[in-house]
Amino acid sequence: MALPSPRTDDGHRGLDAFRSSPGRALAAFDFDGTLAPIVEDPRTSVPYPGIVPALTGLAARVGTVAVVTGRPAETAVLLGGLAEVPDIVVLGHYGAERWAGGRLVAAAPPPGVDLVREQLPALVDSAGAPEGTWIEDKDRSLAVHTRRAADPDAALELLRPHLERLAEHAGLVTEPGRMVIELRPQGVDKGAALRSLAQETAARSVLYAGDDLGDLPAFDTLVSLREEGVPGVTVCSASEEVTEVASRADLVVPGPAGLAEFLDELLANLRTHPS
Ligand SMILES: O=P(O)(O)OC[C@H]1O[C@H](O[C@H]2O[C@H](CO)[C@@H](O)[C@H](O)[C@H]2O)[C@H](O)[C@@H](O)[C@@H]1O
Repeated sequence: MALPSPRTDDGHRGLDAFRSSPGRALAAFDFDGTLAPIVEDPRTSVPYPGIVPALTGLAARVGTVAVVTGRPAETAVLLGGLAEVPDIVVLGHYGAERWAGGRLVAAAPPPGVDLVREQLPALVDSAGAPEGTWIEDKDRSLAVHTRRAADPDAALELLRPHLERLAEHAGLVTEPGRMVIELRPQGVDKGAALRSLAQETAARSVLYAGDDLGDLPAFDTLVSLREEGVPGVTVCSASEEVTEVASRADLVVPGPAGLAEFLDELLANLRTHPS
């Protein structure tokens, strides 16, 4: 496979800048659906074969390699085996947590999370959630999953207004995703997380890969950075479940397997001696 070509001029420029000067670049990746294939039970997610070696290869050549995820940072590190990747930065909970070098930095969750923890199970029952509906408690947020229900989309639609009301009551926001609605603290998103990491690392180019609606703020940030003179490329790990992300990306690869191939090609095409 040759290195795929972005379908936009801006994406082309972004990928060229990344390849030409990898030592000053930032490569950031979503976890579920991008590095790790979607599975029914989130506790069993693992990166697609070849992804962690590819991240390790990138870490040796690229300024900063990061994961920006809705998961708790330590969960992504454990499930992903990410501690193996030298100097990787993992921003968890949409940027509310930061894991680097084995150390986690996180602010205390707002009190609304406890209220949701207390009220959510009864709310889900009384709303008539079908069998298979499952609550994931992520400590500083809670997510209601319907992937294991007979009709996951119908279950989400049934629950959505109830979850929105509870989130508002608790001073939280809802974050829709692939067969999941999360109730989480406001004030952070992957866009703000990506921007502050790009600033902190003085990135001269940025690559961001994601698959879900929660990744779109990071795509928006990358577009803003381009307008501010920092070239970049957005990559979609495509699925049939979410089509909006592909329509907004410079480059589309077929899921985590496609991303693994892309990263191998990218590594083979990085300029060795930046000019
Ligand atoms: O930001 P991400 O790294 O993409 O995390 C987003 C959510 O991912 C997880 O849920 C998704 O993946 C599960 C495992 O493949 C799948 O079963 C579920 O249907 C997907 O929505 C995770 O469980 C959530 O907490 C994250 O917010």
